[in-house]
Amino acid sequence: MIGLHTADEVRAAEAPLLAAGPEGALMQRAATGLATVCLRLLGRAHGTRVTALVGAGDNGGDALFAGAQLAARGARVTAVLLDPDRAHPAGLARLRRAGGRVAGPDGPTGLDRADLVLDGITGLGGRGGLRPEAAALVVRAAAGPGLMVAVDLPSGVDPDTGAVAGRAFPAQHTVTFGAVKAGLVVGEGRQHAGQVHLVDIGLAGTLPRPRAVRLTDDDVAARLEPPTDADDKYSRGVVGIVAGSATYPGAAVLCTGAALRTRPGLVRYAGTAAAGVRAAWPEAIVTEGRPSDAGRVQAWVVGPGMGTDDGAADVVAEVLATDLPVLLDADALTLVARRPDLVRDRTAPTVLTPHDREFARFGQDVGADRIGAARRLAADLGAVVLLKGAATIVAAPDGPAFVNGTGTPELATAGTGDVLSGIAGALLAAGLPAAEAAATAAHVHGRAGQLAAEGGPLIAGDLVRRLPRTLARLRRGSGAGLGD
Ligand SMILES: NC(=O)C1=CN([C@@H]2O[C@H](COP(=O)(O)OP(=O)(O)OC[C@H]3O[C@@H](n4cnc5c(N)ncnc54)[C@H](O)[C@@H]3O)[C@@H](O)[C@H]2O)[C@@H](O)CC1
Ligand SMILES: [K+]
Repeated sequence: MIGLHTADEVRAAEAPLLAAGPEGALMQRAATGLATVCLRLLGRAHGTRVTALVGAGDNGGDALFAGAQLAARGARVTAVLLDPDRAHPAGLARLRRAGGRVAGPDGPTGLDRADLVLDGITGLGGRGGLRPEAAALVVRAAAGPGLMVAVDLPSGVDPDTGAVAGRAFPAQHTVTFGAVKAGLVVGEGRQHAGQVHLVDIGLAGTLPRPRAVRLTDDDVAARLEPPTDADDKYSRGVVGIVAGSATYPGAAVLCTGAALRTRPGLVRYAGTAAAGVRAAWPEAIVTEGRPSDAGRVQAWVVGPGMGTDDGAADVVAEVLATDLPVLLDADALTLVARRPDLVRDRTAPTVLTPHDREFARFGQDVGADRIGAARRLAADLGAVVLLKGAATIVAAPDGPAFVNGTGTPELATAGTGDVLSGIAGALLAAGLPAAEAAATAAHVHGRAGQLAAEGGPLIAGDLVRRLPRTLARLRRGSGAGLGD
C-alpha cells in the first residue's frame, strides 16, 4: 500500500529531522535523489542540456543542488531565477561552482533546446494559481523539446487536493520527496504529475499513519484469494443483482457478466431483464420476480439501468431493508438521494458508486477536493462512497480513503460503470470489507480497462471478457507500483 500524505503531514515529519540533523542534510538527500532520477531519464549527463526553473523557496533549492550535480557530470545547466534576490543562496553558489549558468526569465533560458526541464518554481509552499511570470515560463517550457520533470510536485498543483487554479507545470515525471503527496494522484494533479518517483529522505519513522492510500497490484492480489479445494459455490459468496429492464437489458447483462467473471461462484439475478440475462449468461440463476424471490445471497447490487419509477423505488427499499451488504449504483443512487435515510438507517454495509452528477444529487457538488468530498458524503450517510473519476476515490466513514491508480481514459464509455458494480458486488459477497471490496474492484476494473485498451478503443463487454486474464495477471504478480 502506498501512503498518500498532506503537505502539513510531510512538514511535521520533516521538523524533528531538520532540528536533529546537520543543516541542509534533507535537501541534499532530496537533490541527490532528484539528480539520480534525471540521470536515469537522460541516459547520460555529459553533453545534455538542462534548464532548471527556480523559484524563491526550498523547492528552487532542490533544483539548484540537483542542477549542480548534473553540471558536475558534464551537463550544460541553466538556472532560470524567477526571483534572483531570493534564490536559495547555497544552492546557487553550488550550481555556479559546478559550472552552471544563471539567467532571468527574459534571458537565455535554453528552454528551446533543453533535453530536460526541472520545475523548481514551487513545492509544498506554493499557494493558489501560479503567478503570471511563473505561468508564462511554464508555457514556454511546455512548448520546448525538454522532458518535463517536476521537483516534489508540479508547480501550480495543490499538494493535498490536486486542484489546479489556472496554470500548472505539465510534468512527464515527478520526483517527490519523503512521501507521495495526495495531490499527485488525484484530480487534475494526477494529469499533471506524470510518472511519480518517490525519493526516500528518511521520513518513514516520523510520518503519521496515512489518511489516504493507494493499493498496489500486490495489495489487490492479496484480496483476490483464488478458490481452494474446500470451497463450494456457496462458500465463495453469492451475489444478487437487480439491474436493467425488459427494454434495456444491457446493464443487467454487463453487471451479471462482470460478477460471474470475478468470482464464478453463484450469481443470482432478479428483475425484468431476466430473459436477456438468461440468454447471455446461462450460468446465472435468474428470476423475473422481486429480490425476495431470488433465493439466498450474501450481497446485493442494485441500480444499473433499472429506472426510477415507483416499482424501482420499492425494489431499492426492499433490498436496503435486508441486513446484507448492498451496492447502490446509477438509478438506485437517484432514488436514495431522495430518501437518504434508507441508507443512514442501515446497520449492514452500503456502498454508493456515484459519478460527479450523481454525487451532486446528494446536495453538494464534488468541487476541487475530491477526497474531501467523498469523505463528507460517506460520513453523512454512514456508507462507503466510491466517487468515480480518472482517479476513483473510495471513502468510508472511518479508516483511510483509497485513491485508485489504475485505468485508462478509454474507460469513459457506456456500460463500464455496470461492470464495476458487478465486480464490486462479487467481492462484497465474497466477504471483503465494503471499502476494500470497492477499492479492489476499482483497481481490477482499471487494469481490465488497460488490458482491453491494448486492442484499441474498448466497449464495456471487452472488460468482462478480459476479467479472467486481468485477475490471473494480478494473482501472478506484475510488480507494478507507483505511477502506472
Ligand atoms: N524542509 C526541508 O528541509 C525540505 C524541503 N524540501 C523542498 O522544499 C519545498 C518547500 O519549500 P518552501 O517551503 O521554501 O516553499 P516552496 O519552495 O515550495 O515555495 C515557496 C516560494 O514560492 C513562492 N510562491 C508561492 N506561491 C506561488 C505561486 N502561486 N506562484 C509563484 N510563486 C509562488 C513564494 O513566494 C515562496 O518564495 C518542498 O516542496 C521540497 O521541494 C526538500 O528539499 C526536502 C527537505
Ligand atoms: K515544483
